[in-house]
Amino acid sequence: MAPAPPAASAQEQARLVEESKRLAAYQAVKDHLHPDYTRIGIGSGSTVVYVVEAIAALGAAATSGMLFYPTGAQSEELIEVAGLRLQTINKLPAGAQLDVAFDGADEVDEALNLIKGGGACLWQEKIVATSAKKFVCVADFRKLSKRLGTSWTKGIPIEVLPMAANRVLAELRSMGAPDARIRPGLPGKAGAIVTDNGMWIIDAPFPPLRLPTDEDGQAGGEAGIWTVDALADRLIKLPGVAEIGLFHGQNGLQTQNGGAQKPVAAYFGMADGSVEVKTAPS
Ligand SMILES: O=C(CO)[C@H](O)[C@H](O)COP(=O)(O)O
Repeated sequence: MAPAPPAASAQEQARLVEESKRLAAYQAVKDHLHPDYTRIGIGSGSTVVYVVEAIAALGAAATSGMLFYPTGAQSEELIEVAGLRLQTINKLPAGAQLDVAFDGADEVDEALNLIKGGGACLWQEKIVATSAKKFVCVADFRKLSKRLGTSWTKGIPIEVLPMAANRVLAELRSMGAPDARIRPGLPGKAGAIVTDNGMWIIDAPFPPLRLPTDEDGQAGGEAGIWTVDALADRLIKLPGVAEIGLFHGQNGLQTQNGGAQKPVAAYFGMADGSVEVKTAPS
């Protein structure tokens, strides 16, 4: 039997991850940024940096007619530094939609449900994603899982009103997330992390979430095994919860605004230099 290849060094692994993010972002922009588009949503995180880089690389002639809508302070700065035209989502005319929104994810399941909020920007991210005609996710190979909560074990990020944080924590613990905790701000800030919206984040680790198509899929219960949709529906109704980091919904389920929480496509940069594209099952 041939000896197993040596494991990649930590440095090589980090390089592979960075390169895979870049590949996914450039491919997603190539496939989904039509030259006629005028309103583009820009998400948060380290993968989106490459989305902005890919857009800026098209040149001012291609992008000068486009307005870019951020999902928080980080993405606002990215847009400005790249020399792109910044606009706030609150200025979107009534009834209008973004042409496309690009954003990263912490984990993506096979039905394209997402965990987001690792960077604490989930609330504005959900507003921008659901304001778009199409939402496109960009990620590296580590993010693809059969079930949410498999590789992203830090928990589902939940944005909460600070004065209700302990009450929400108690609810989460009784729902099957005994290790739910308020995200600390350290090393940058003592105490809780504070979001762009003045809220706190609770990270709630639940056992891996099921899909309705699972044979043993069940909507919660004593074992604490939730389907994505059942858990999301319950979490968003807890008093004190502003928004949750589950981007979910039945395929094609639209908000009143016309947009969906789930992406139309997720681009994964792979370790071998390819890009795997997953589209929402119809
Ligand atoms: O949801 C997010 C921030 O709130 C990010 O999109 C998510 O954390 C992925 O980030 P990265 O591209 O750095 O892995």
